[in-house]
Amino acid sequence: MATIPVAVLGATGAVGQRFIQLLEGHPLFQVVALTGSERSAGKKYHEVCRWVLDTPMPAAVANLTVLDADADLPAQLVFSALPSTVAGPIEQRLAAAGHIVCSNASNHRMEPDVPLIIPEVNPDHLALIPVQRRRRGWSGAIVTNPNCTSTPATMVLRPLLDTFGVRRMLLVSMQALSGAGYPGVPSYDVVDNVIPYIGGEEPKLEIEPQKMLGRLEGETIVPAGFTTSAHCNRVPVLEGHLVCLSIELERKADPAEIATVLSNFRALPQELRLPTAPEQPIIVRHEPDRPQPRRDRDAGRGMATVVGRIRPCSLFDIKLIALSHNTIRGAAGASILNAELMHAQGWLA
Ligand SMILES: NC(=O)C1=CN([C@@H]2O[C@H](COP(=O)(O)OP(=O)(O)OC[C@H]3O[C@@H](n4cnc5c(N)ncnc54)[C@H](OP(=O)(O)O)[C@@H]3O)[C@@H](O)[C@H]2O)C=CC1
Ligand SMILES: N[C@@H](CC(=O)OP(=O)(O)O)C(=O)O
Repeated sequence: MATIPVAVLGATGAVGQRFIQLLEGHPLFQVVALTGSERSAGKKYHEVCRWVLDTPMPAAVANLTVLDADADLPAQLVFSALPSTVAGPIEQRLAAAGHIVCSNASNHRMEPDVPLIIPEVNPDHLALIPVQRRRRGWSGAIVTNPNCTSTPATMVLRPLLDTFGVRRMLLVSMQALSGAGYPGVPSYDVVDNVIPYIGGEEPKLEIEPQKMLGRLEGETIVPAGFTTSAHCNRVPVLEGHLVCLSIELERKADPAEIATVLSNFRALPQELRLPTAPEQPIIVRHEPDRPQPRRDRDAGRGMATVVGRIRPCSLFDIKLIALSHNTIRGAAGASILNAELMHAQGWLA
């Protein structure tokens, strides 16, 4: 099968590099264009990219010339890893010009006509695409994936909400350094330390899951009705965001029942066998000290959510730990899986 040409915006950054890595040898998509800031535009990718991943920079992209953010792109499908300071108007311009923009940036996530998608959670919300096109007069579209910390919480909540109902949740995160991009948090601030603040993060965790877990009624998403309180912390780990969740359920359940429901969870990406989908979206570990970022973040090629320490909670009903790879399932892998779903459902035609 011929591959579909794609462009990566913000290709030199932490998430951009993950896109390049995950798209190497991809069965559907082939990288043909890259963009960067003024710093990089006009230069070869290998000259301007400080490659921080453990696999070599793919030869096929090393000699591509980095384009500037305003360039015409030779690909309908565009993956955006742009900073939110600049992503808004660039992504809108591309969607108006007919591109399908699968974006990591937070700018458009909460707009009512923009799908905010985890394919295992709310694939039906792609039905907002024609609504978006009609309202904005666009021939392309913007489809977003969530914040990298919303991701593990929302994955776990999908089967819990469907099986038991959810009333309230307390979330405490321990977020990896790569979440702050490259070069990110100065080593002088974070080595031997925990930083109990990530700008703008807590409100996102309190609203994004409600949108994804909400019901699409006509042209509107009715948010899921539970409430969340979030605390976010930056910890000296390279990759892998850990969240401690305390959850109040509508119907009581014991830890063994919760573990079974989470382990048995399967969804459309598994049914469709999408190339980037993990076979098992939620893996439950039973050891007392798992999941751990270093040991568990690569489960399911970085696309699985690893859950452990499921136990009773004296404030709410249950508590557990969930881990997700922030630059794979929380960013580049998430966008690619969204694009695979859109391809399978005919949106990229
Ligand atoms: N890191 C993570 O875990 C996650 C990140 N995200 C989101 O993904 C996006 C990318 O994040 P991340 O990779 O961490 O960021 P980085 O800071 O590591 O990379 C930013 C990229 O954008 C380019 N860029 C910077 N300024 C401009 C500009 N003015 N015009 C055009 N391009 C520009 C940079 O190019 P150059 O190198 O040429 O300057 C670089 O390629 C952000 O919106 C972030 O919030 C989402 C989920 C998780
Ligand atoms: N803020 C997240 C990463 C991120 O970029 O989030 P968002 O895509 O919501 O801006 C972190 O630091 O780990």
